[in-house]
Amino acid sequence: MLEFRNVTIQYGDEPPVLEHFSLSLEKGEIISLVGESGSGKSTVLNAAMGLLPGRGRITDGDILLDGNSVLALDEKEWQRIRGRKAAAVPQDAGAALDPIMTVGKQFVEYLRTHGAADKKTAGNLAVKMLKDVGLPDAENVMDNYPFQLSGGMRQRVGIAMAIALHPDYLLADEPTSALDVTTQAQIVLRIRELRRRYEAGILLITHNLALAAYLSDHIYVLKEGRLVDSGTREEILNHPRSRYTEALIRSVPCIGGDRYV
Ligand SMILES: Nc1ncnc2c1ncn2[C@@H]1O[C@H](COP(=O)(O)OP(=O)(O)OP(=O)(O)O)[C@@H](O)[C@H]1O
Repeated sequence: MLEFRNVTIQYGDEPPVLEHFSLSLEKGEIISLVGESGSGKSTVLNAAMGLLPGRGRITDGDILLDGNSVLALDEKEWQRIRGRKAAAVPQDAGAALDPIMTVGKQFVEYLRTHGAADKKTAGNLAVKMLKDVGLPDAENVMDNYPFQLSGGMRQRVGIAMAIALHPDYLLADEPTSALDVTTQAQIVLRIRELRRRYEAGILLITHNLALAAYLSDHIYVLKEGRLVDSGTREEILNHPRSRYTEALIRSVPCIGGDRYV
């Protein structure tokens, strides 16, 4: 289980951006963290991966991965966790790619750093994963530099890398928001398959309540660094505890009279 226990996070001496935040993610479960821009969603993801930027620090509480606190891990220990045990799809996964290295080279390097055996096996796995996220002509994509791909294609490369090693926990920050609807659907299916086939626990970060409701077992609603609601999908949709959640539900578009949650 990935667990946040009463976590407070500050950047430098600024007031906390996340306060007394608790969340748990079991393997085989999909949960969503929903909230507006600046509410602290990415901070949660970065903290869980040991990657708080700048002067970000955890000032209270604990984060546990399968029962062990991650707060005192050193960089070497994080290296062993990232990729296999927990992997992240950053908000702009495409931009995280190295611009001066071909997709194939960096994908293979990533797989080898995180334990995929030889170059050939890593290369084959990379091509398979690129196909799996719906990239046409995956062999050709391997030879491309990131700038030769569209934004949506780069995003899919980032997603393919994050899920390649079947992490126990996948943390995905707005993984589909930059993509067209067809690709979004493909990625959503892939995320569900990761849960089904590999029993992965998935934390989806999104401002899209309709997507959260469609995919998740549990939904957490964050506003200005505080949890204002959490519960099963049905509880959140049918019995929201906060006005903010009610407003989010109302803002989901209706098509033909049916609300898409
Ligand atoms: N590196 C940083 N240094 C200082 N403050 C930061 C840093 N990163 C984020 N913050 C602040 O922390 C707060 C939460 O930001 P965060 O990016 O976690 O929100 P978010 O919900 O993910 O927003 P978005 O949906 O726009 O990505 C914001 O007030 C932001 O200004």
